[in-house]
Amino acid sequence: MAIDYSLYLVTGRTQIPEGMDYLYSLEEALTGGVTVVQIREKETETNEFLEIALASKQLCDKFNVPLLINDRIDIALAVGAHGVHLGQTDMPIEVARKLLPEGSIIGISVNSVLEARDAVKRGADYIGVGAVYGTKTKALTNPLVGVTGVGPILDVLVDTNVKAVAIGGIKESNLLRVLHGSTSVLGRTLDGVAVVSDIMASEDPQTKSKALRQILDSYKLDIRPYAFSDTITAENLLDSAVDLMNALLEQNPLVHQITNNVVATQSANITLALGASPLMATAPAEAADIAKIASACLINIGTLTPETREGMLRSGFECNKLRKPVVLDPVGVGASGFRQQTVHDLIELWQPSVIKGNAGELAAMVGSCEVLSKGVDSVGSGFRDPVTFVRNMARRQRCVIVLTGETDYISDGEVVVALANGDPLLGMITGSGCITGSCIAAYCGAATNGSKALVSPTTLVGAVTGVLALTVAAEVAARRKDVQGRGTFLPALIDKLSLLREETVRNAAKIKVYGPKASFDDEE
Ligand SMILES: Cc1ncc(COP(=O)(O)OP(=O)(O)O)c(N)n1
Ligand SMILES: Cc1ncsc1CCOP(=O)(O)O
Repeated sequence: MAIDYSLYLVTGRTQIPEGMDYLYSLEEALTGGVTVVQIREKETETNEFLEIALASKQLCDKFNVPLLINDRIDIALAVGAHGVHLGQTDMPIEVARKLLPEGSIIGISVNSVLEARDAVKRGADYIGVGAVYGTKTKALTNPLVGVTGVGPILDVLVDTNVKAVAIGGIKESNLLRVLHGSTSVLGRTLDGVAVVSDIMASEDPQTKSKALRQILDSYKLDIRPYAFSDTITAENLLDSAVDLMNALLEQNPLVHQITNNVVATQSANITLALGASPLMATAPAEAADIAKIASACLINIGTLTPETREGMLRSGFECNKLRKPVVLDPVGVGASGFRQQTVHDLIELWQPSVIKGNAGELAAMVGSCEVLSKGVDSVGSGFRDPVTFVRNMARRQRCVIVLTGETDYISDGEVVVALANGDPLLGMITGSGCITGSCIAAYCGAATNGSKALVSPTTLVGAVTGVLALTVAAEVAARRKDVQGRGTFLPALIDKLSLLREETVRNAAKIKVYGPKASFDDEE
């Protein structure tokens, strides 16, 4: 039987608001668009469980929605349920399969890639991946999978018929983040999400289910956010970048920046020079208000503190809600456990649109030993194949990745754009990476204005334009006669950026585009 797993309700009678009836709640949830129901009764005597399951079955039949039973094969048999959901320590799948009628659905909980492989081998129909986030509904004994941990588990299901739902702490406010982030490198996505408290504890389960449904349905439109990539060439990318530079001048986007205190002033000046408006604000209390008026947000962890960390968590989350782009600059992420944990927490809570870093920072983020860092700097000559590295990281993180260096590499998970502009002086001033982040945020704000997607397809152009504008301006500034070295370079850079003309960018741009399958070693 083909099941629509998209909105999978797992019941929890104990969570129903006082005075509300369980069957009323269930009917409301079904009316709101729940597509499959699991009866989960952890502390109920068999006779009561049976009664509940029978009444639920009748209701689900009315809506033509399949009913599954948690753990109890006997109850599933007794009420003619469509199948069961089993945990790792419940009855083995093979035994349950023998006891249940042919065609019954058997789902199993998995917490790791190994458990997912085992579930496939044993013939599960679907896996419940979790817990993704913390939850009050169940006392968890395994580590959290996290949004970024779902993708590797989904990889196991490629070329199988096994379906997958995510479970654990999933609610209206994080559903889009879960859907967007839970994608394997090979493109396998979730078939649905399982929800307990967000529906069961709701005063209005119908409206709640409709809201969840609406996010699920709208996400289908967003499933391949980078559809423009196929047609990108160096020439049309340059045209788009120049158009975007002009659009930014017209829009004058407000760019919210939580950045470090080494570069805050120069980042604000660089943002102004581009034609955008900087707003440097760190307090969590103003994150929601600022997200409403800003076009984009930059989160830079250079001088991270527990207080700014809270502002970063809140701001990215508020921007996700409003589909405003968030640029993450994981400055010196490899330098301390605090930075590492914070970057992990940030991207669990919200989806960045762009992650920008040097080779050492991006290597630390993905746990690669290929490139090492010293504080905020990258050590050595970088990745052997930066093209494949950025493309894979973009696929894993489901956003645009910018790898800065002598040549900058930018990918949306499909094409990779190499930009070879810049000047050695750029690497000699402090915070050149940080101001790159400000430029990317400003152009992404202008590029994704009005986007309905969490990561708009135009983010790639925004990131490319940010890097291109700054590196071309750096070339022009370095040639100015009065520039003697790093001290005179920075003001000249600000001047040149504010006067940057379309013709200059067109003449100077050194852009190479690698197609979706090309690696660093491939010649055109
Ligand atoms: C869809 C789905 N996924 C996971 C679970 C958890 O099941 P289990 O590990 O058996 O834990 P309990 O639910 O029995 O506490 C689930 N119920 N549904
Ligand atoms: C049953 C279960 N298994 C893993 S997390 C979980 C509970 C999910 O409940 P909620 O949706 O309320 O977080």
